[in-house]
Amino acid sequence: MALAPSLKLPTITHIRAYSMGGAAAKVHGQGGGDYHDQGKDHWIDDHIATPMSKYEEYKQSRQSFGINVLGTLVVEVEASDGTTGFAISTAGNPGCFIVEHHLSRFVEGKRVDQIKLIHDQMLNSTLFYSGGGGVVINTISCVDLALWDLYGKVLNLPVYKLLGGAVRDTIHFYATGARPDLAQKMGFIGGKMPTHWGPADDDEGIEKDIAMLADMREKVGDKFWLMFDCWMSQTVNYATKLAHAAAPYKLKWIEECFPPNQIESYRQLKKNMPAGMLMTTGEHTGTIEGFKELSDAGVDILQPDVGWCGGVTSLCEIAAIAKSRGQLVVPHGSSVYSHHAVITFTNTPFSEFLMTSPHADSLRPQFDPVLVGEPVPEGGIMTAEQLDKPGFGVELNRDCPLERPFQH
Ligand SMILES: C[C@H](O)[C@H](O)[C@@H](O)[C@@H](O)C(=O)O
Ligand SMILES: [Mg+2]
Repeated sequence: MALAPSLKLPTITHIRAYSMGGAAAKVHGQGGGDYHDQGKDHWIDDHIATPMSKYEEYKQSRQSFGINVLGTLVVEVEASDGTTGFAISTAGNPGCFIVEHHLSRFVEGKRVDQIKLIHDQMLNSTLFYSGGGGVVINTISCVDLALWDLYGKVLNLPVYKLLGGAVRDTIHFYATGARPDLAQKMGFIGGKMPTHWGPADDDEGIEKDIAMLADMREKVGDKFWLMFDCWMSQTVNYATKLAHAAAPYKLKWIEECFPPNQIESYRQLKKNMPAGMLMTTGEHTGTIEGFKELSDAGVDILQPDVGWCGGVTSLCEIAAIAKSRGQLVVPHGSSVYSHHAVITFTNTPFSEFLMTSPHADSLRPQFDPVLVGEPVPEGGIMTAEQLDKPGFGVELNRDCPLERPFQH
């Protein structure tokens, strides 16, 4: 049966890629999709433990080794009826090149509903240089998110309704930042702190991060969740000792102790760590195969970033992997792009809000200033109603210093 004329969907006529910030920009500290690109004296760049911490010169600041080198990628797609959709991620100029000179051929000319076909063609056509992760998958994710935004705007529906609708009326959030005590006052259910020391600091490093945990536990009382985020900085032995030292302070979970492909390290830590403490990771894993391996290793909470794992299309597949094993999927903080997905997942009982205010003391939208209308949790909660706008419910702030470095 042919589609009713009113249901004849438009085709995609144009895809355009813009960048903001990153090493190619003249101005830094732009924030936006590359939310590590912040100004001076920001908690997110204050002596946080990383795999580079073994080098004294790179210990104080992640920007010193280039955490903000990529910058923000903005992908905009335009349909034959004039509707536009867009999304952002962390890929900057390299992402612009990939969109304009490679991925555009799979997008232009397709109907706005052919999202999964485009997704499969983007993944398979870049395999020879993506390695299944990193900036290429970030770029594919951004195109996928822009396509879902366009589809919602053409149908005048929020993305969460395209995905099958909400399974709950609200999303409850924990906050990531330097001040769990302030997050508690704002109504969040927990606070995740970055660790500041690692194996190069040996037991003294463990003592210092445990002192930070003990101080916070004293401030927030017994019930409020406290978590460590270790940003790939540890060894199995160090993580084991840290987890056991943290148990008396009721650490709820220990996050991303190792690089994404060290599956055996996760498997071993799961065996070594205190019973009842959760092991989580995933924000730097870029394929569903990678998430299956982490799930096999016993990761309790998979934490894909929807802008870095293949977009909404992949995030839904990752949620199913977790669900098949009774595991949770709690995406890495990615604002509206994960809110619309998680409110449709039965194995996502809470989500992450990443504090991008410099002292983690106020509710700044995560991707500020690049999204107009980006919602923040009120009292640690977001309602489905706050998401009830077409697409992802946000618009691009065209006052931002966006560049279009390549054109196909
Ligand atoms: C706070 C962490 O070091 C990262 O900056 C953060 O982006 C990520 O790991 C997270 O889980 O929010
Ligand atoms: Mg993390």
